[in-house]
Amino acid sequence: SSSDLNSDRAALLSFRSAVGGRTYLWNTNSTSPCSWAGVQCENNRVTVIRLPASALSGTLPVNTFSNLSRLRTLSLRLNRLSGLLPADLSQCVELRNVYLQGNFFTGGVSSSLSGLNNLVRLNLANNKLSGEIPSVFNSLTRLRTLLLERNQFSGSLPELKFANLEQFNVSFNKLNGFIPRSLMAMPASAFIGNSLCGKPLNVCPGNKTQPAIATAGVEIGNTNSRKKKLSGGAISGIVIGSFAGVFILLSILFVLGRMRSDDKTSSRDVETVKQPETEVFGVEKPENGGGNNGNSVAVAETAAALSSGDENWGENGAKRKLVFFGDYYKAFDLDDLLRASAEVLGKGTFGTAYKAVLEIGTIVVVKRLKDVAMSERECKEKIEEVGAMNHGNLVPLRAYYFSSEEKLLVFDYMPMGSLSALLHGSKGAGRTPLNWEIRSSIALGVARGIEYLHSQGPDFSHGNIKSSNVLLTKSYEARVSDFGLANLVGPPSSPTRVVGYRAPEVTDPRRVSQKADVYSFGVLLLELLTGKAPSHALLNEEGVDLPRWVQSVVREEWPSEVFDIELLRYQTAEEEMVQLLQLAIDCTVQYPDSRPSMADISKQIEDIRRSTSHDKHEHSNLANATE
Ligand SMILES: Nc1ncnc2c1ncn2[C@@H]1O[C@H](COP(=O)(O)OP(=O)(O)OP(=O)(O)O)[C@@H](O)[C@H]1O
Repeated sequence: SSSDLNSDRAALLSFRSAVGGRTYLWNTNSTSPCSWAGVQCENNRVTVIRLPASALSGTLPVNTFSNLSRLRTLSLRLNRLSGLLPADLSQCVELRNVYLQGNFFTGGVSSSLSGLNNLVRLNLANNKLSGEIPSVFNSLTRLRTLLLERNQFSGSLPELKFANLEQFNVSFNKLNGFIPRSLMAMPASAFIGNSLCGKPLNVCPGNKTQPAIATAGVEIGNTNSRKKKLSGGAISGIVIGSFAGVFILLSILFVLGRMRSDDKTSSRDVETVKQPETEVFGVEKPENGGGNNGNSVAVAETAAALSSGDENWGENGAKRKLVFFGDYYKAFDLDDLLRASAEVLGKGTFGTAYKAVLEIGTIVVVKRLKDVAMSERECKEKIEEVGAMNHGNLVPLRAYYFSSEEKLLVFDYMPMGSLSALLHGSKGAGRTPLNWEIRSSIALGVARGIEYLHSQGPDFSHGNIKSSNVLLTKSYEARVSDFGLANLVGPPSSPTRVVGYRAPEVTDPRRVSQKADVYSFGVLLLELLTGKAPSHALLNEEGVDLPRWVQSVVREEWPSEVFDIELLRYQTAEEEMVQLLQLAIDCTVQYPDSRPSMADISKQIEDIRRSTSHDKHEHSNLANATE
């Protein structure tokens, strides 16, 4: 009835006057709030309030939510809201999705949440909420997402029994004690940053599943657990054990230190170095080569093949030389390359990649192609084609070497390594998260690089777009690598590696198309936005790929759940992220013909970046004006 809608409208107006922000856009002359930005109605009742990153601040008003009795989704994430969660939220019994992460809410949660038995997704991460995690959650039987990380919850974790829980995180709170049985299947990352113990974290001292007593008499169980006194024997055992432990640790550090000082190069930029090692690229022959492992012999064999005269003569009898492209002519010669110290960067679809440090100090990457499946003439033509590609977002091919035994490609070395390593490598200490500005400029750079490849003709495509083929310069500019190689070699030895990026219509990985590149680019865009690798074990276990996972979340409700947690701090970029997410979804649609072209995509990304930087400017002006 209209009186219900009027009471919804009155509630929204009191909400607006309490928290301000972008709600100034609401045209309060309009009698129906259903057309207001971020408000949706069904059957003339307000069902959705979605004002993420809308500069809302202050405290949510009391006696407002009780009037919005049909509310199903409340998304106020990434604002500056503070104070207690309103208790009358518990009267919105139809609420299914509550996204309040990234605010400054304080106090406990139980009174606001009790009775919300229809809740499916609850995200309260990154607030200042405190108190115990209440067992009221146990009555929320439909809950599938419960994210409470980065708050100040304390006490022990209650035994939470959810039948449908898919996402759970209480990391970085002040919780202590053991992890209850019902939550043991969750990943360790869901619990870190607390004083919790037990599976999946370290075993609790004493008892694995019961509140336990930690070493040195620190109580880590719930408050009911009793302290135990340690006997004299136990104490001396601990002391002796600790000394032995310290001694062993020091010995290991000493040995590691010695090993390190023997190393001539560092492997810090490298993502998939399975056997970090240094060797002279091409000088030593197998019989007197230093290393006994497979890689060093392989490199020494290459050296032998390259430097022994006979094999260096081609079909036409001319001595084999490095063939250079463009400005790199005569920058160094084959001998320099053979004398360079080299390190295995990784084995890819087309062969092994080495980082080679030349005596003159230049660093290059040498790719040793395997399984080249075509004639010399054809192969050289293809390589020359790759060398002729000239675009700021492609890794330039500088030179190549061709003989019947060896096919080497020499590329510029990209010091920041691959996007894949930066996004997914060694999370945690010491790793700088990629900020949003860098991520969106990488998206644009990659799009421009692929657009350039596609502009060479309808048959030109990359065929293997993925984050390990996006390399970064010192200033984090994106360069696409491995282009033009797909047709050069036989079928990939490990086709599963590209599965997460492969368009559904591609059954033979060698049959590439521009629209399949667009699909792979869409997956890469999703990877930048979600921080999830397309081959992520969790996604695969459920038999769901990244595009389908994102689509299912977005279809169900607004995409708050999909963004990488490391991006939550970039509130002003929210619009840009959502628009890029939409673009990624367009790129990964099932039917190739419905996907946009790479030229369209670059243009769209440019527009999105331009409009949001304009928005940011306006927004900060407005904020200054209203403050
Ligand atoms: N020019 C380069 N600069 C720095 N690192 C590079 C360069 N080229 C390749 N790498 C790194 O070397 C490793 C092996 O690369 P390679 O291209 O051979 O295989 P891949 O990208 O892992 O797989 P695929 O061959 O299927 O694309 C990867 O970690 C890649 O990031």
